[in-house]
Amino acid sequence: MKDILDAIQSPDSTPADFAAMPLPESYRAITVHKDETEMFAGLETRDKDPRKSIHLDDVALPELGPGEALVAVMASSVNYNSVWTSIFEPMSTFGFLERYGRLSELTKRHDLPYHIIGSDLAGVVLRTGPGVNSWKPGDEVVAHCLSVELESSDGHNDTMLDPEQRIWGFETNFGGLAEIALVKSNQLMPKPGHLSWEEAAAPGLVNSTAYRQLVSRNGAGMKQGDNVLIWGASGGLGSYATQFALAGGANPICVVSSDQKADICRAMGAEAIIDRNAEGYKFWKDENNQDPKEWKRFGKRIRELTGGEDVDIVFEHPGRETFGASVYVTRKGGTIVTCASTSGYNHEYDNRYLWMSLKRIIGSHFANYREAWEANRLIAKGKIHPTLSKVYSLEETGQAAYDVHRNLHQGKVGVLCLAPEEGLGVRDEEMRAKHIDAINRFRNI
Ligand SMILES: C/C=C/C(=O)SCCNC(=O)CCNC(=O)[C@H](O)C(C)(C)COP(=O)(O)OP(=O)(O)OC[C@H]1O[C@@H](n2cnc3c(N)ncnc32)[C@H](O)[C@@H]1OP(=O)(O)O
Ligand SMILES: NC(=O)C1=CN([C@@H]2O[C@H](COP(=O)(O)OP(=O)(O)OC[C@H]3O[C@@H](n4cnc5c(N)ncnc54)[C@H](OP(=O)(O)O)[C@@H]3O)[C@@H](O)[C@H]2O)C=CC1
Repeated sequence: MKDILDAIQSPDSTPADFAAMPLPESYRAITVHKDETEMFAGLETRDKDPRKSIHLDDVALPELGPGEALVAVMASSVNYNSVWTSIFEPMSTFGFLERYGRLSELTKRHDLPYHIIGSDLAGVVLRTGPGVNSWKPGDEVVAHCLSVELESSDGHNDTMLDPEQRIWGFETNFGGLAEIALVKSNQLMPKPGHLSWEEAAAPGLVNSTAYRQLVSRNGAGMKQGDNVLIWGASGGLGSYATQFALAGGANPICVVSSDQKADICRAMGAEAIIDRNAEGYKFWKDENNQDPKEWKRFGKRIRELTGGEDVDIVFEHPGRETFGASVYVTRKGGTIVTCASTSGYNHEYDNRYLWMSLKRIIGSHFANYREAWEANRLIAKGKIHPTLSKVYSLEETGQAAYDVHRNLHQGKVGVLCLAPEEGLGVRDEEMRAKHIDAINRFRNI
């Protein structure tokens, strides 16, 4: 592994050097274990502690198949899907690996008693499999997390519709929180040159998701002037949704839960901010009953901030706790676009406010290759910036996932894999200097 790292850090290394370099038989990786899936049985979601289920193991290097690449991972990031994996909710991810393993001889590799997790990476291609022409050893890359087989016609208009669509490092094995990762070559994209490894690894999953959900015609298709209500506006998804709204000439109404988070949104350029904690919204009277008066109070607050307008789009992901309010406050003919249900997946809303006001609910999930590419291109052009706040070592991944689970973090949390320290991998200092304040906006808050 040291030789690989030396080669990555040497400006003289050539593609041939990487191609000739022997690969290790094993590498260090963040895993959860199949024999521990019941370890949190009976506990409340909040009390399930990722620090107990997340391990750092030596694992065997997987065989490289056609259309695939092995990548030396310099840095990765923590996504909420790794929190779900680590608390075995809503179901154990080993079921996904077993199902994938039944597909073919090659996919059997994924069905193991350990799951190497992680759905982001920035690193360097080490090897490519047969049929890979667009990428070669030595290429500096980031990877998006869409894994598709594309053998069915269903996925050929929009790859997210492939029946064998999976999220890499969540529904497949050999993810990015590791020293080496196995990806399909059509997950690879150029690493933005003005960013360090850990900065480049931070946006991937959430940036692509927010792009499809908010900007793409497959999602809400946001346009100039739209009022966009963004839940968790300084969190993983929300910090990119806020930037897309601002960059696209829309008007984000940012919901956050503290002064500090409100300040972050202001620093991004947002003006309309609601602190849900300070204003004390309680959309549920008890476990089974919502309080429409609270929806109305929330809607009035939005109108105050917009000069009397309702929102064209709600960027939804908290789910059960907020969904009734989200449907209520949406403008006539507006769109609620949802990609998650962090607080519970059985949503309740008053359907009269949907049909009588001709609103639409759109389901959105990750992004197809083109959408992920467009989202990455905006990062590479310095139009959208990473929202990296804190960086952990691979050994500390459990703590990093704990922070995200307990909502103790801001923006994105990074993890150094092979990178020995922060700040390495920058190739375009001039462009970096131009954007340095925006790149550092979330750091160490
Ligand atoms: C990029 C990052 C993203 C995120 O962070 S997202 C957040 C994290 N992700 C999640 O929380 C999602 C986790 N996944 C799940 O909870 C489950 O994954 C799903 C609920 C999405 C699906 O459940 P399942 O049981 O895996 O799938 P089924 O489709 O219900 O398949 C079970 C059997 O039911 C059959 N079936 C499906 N649809 C129908 C139908 N309409 N009529 C009759 N049968 C149906 C199937 O074929 C299959 O059958 P057979 O077991 O024999 O293969
Ligand atoms: N389908 C897909 O493709 C994707 C789905 N996801 C899912 O989206 C969800 C969010 O992910 P991500 O943004 O990365 O997570 P983060 O934890 O980084 O951000 C979520 C933010 O939502 C806010 N929030 C949390 N709970 C509530 C609540 N009960 N009511 C209102 N606001 C709440 C918090 O902000 P504050 O406290 O400031 O209000 C928090 O910062 C997760 O469930 C994840 O699995 C994520 C990416 C892709």
